[in-house]
Amino acid sequence: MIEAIGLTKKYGGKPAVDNLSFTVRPGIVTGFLGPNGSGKSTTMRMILGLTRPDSGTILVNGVPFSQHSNPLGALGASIDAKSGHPGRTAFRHLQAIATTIGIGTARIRTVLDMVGLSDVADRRIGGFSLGMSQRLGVATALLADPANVMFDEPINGLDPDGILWMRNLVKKLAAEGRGVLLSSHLMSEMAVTADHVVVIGRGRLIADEAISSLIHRGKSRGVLLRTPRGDELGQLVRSAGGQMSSGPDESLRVDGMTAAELGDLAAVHRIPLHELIPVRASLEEAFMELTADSVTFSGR
Ligand SMILES: Nc1ncnc2c1ncn2[C@@H]1O[C@H](COP(=O)(O)OP(=O)(O)OP(=O)(O)O)[C@@H](O)[C@H]1O
Repeated sequence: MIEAIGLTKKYGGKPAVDNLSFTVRPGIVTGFLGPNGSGKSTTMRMILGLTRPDSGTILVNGVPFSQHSNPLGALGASIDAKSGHPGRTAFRHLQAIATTIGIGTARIRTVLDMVGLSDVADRRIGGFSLGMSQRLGVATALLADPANVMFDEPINGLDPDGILWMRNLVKKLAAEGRGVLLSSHLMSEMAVTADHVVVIGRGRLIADEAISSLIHRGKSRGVLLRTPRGDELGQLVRSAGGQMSSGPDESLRVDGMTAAELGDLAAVHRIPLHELIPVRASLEEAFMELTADSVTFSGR
């Protein structure tokens, strides 16, 4: 479990992270979403103790990260895919970290295998693609078999196979009971990977909820229907306070009434309905609506 409580960090007087609180629970994948520059990396760096918050607290399994006797066993993170000495091989890179925490060669081989880098273990990491570097970052994070993991934009640079692999890996890590925090600026990716999302904009919390409930925040796009008696139903809809217009593909669209109200209205007047579909904004649209006020193109 990772708990961020009232985190604030200012740069040049401007808040990059502003009184932010959220919890990463064990056993589920938590997506950390926000437009570019919303404060995700700063928050992750504060969780790891790399950036000092101006105020607020971070607890990893109930204890500040720096106070863990085995910090890498409490939280494994990959927040900068291209870190590491370029002249070192993947194996030596992992070994340099492993020896400082008393981890042996067998575990290095295991994590290389988990991320699909066994065949390139003896190559220098300076020549790695971004996708290979992402995999190495994940291997590094998993070295000490941590209770929690945190990855910053882990699918950046991955090809479609790599994206699928990463998705399955993080779900497996959560299913094993770990807390998993993944940052992304793509709601579409989180929709298929995360169980829960924390959405921030301009450093502030905008939403902290299950993916399934976020979809219901999307604005209604009306109800689409098909009926052979459209004119008659249109009049009834208008008398009931709704509006009917043409929908896509020769369907009819009704706004101002729910699908249930429409179905009941049609039933009372014995008007057959061949289709009745409530349409909501997609998750991507819900995210855009949520963060619309937080997107800046010219800095703050
Ligand atoms: N070291 C720093 N010095 C000054 N300003 C900084 C520093 N680090 C971050 N910022 C500013 O803080 C804000 C949040 O940046 P941050 O990198 O945390 O956002 P982000 O959500 O991770 O964005 P991205 O998705 O683009 O990486 C931005 O306005 C950024 O310019």
